[in-house]
Amino acid sequence: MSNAIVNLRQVSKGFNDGDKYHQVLNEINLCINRADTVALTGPSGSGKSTLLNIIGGFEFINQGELLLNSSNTANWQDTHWSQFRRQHLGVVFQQFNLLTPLNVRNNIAFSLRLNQQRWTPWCDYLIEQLGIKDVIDRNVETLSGGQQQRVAIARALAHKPQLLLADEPTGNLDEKAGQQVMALLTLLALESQTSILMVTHSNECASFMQRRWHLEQGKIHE
Ligand SMILES: Nc1ncnc2c1ncn2[C@@H]1O[C@H](COP(=O)(O)OP(=O)(O)OP(=O)(O)O)[C@@H](O)[C@H]1O
Repeated sequence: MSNAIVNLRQVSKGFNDGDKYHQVLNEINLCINRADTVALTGPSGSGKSTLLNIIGGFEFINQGELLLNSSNTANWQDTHWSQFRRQHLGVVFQQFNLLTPLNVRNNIAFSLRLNQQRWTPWCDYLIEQLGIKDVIDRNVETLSGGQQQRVAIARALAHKPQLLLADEPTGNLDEKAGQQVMALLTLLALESQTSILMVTHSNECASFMQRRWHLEQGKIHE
């Protein structure tokens, strides 16, 4: 059986821009295996977020095949996508999308409950490692940007997903804090054998990943 979690075969994607069609991804082939960590770089507008959105099922491809855990997603209904996201996917996007009326613990617990999972010692370990234990009972709205980012990472990894999609996960942190969070993120992902696909503009952040893909003019170069 294939070890691939994500497999794109000849995938193309574009958008209608007025009366013109704007091709963003052009017959892309790629594969992410278990515990692979990949930095995705490329100029602004090259399609990095679009690629993440496709893999998370937030955007659909125009052409080609997207396989997740060797299953072709072409015929997946919404429920199948929701199930995949809840069980196997963690996301950290630039906007943390935390639930603002809730405290740190409940943000993580709510996300676990969606997947019928409970709080485990792994969650306590994440909180401890990410340095947010002292703020666990505070409303996330009252936290700094850096603390909120750490909560978003804890929430994304709490159910030990197969795959973490991260879009500039340290974009709101200064360089030192960003590197510290990257070191933690990669360590925690390794411990849970989670694969990472991370969009970044920073060479320092990219250097934490095992592989680097550069997206430009619709094509990926490794
Ligand atoms: N829903 C959409 N409708 C129309 N055009 C879109 C849509 N989403 C993305 N695009 C276009 O597709 C192109 C790629 O956008 P995308 O956000 O994926 O780039 P990016 O590489 O992530 O950029 P950045 O580094 O600036 O975040 C851009 O030209 C963008 O305007």
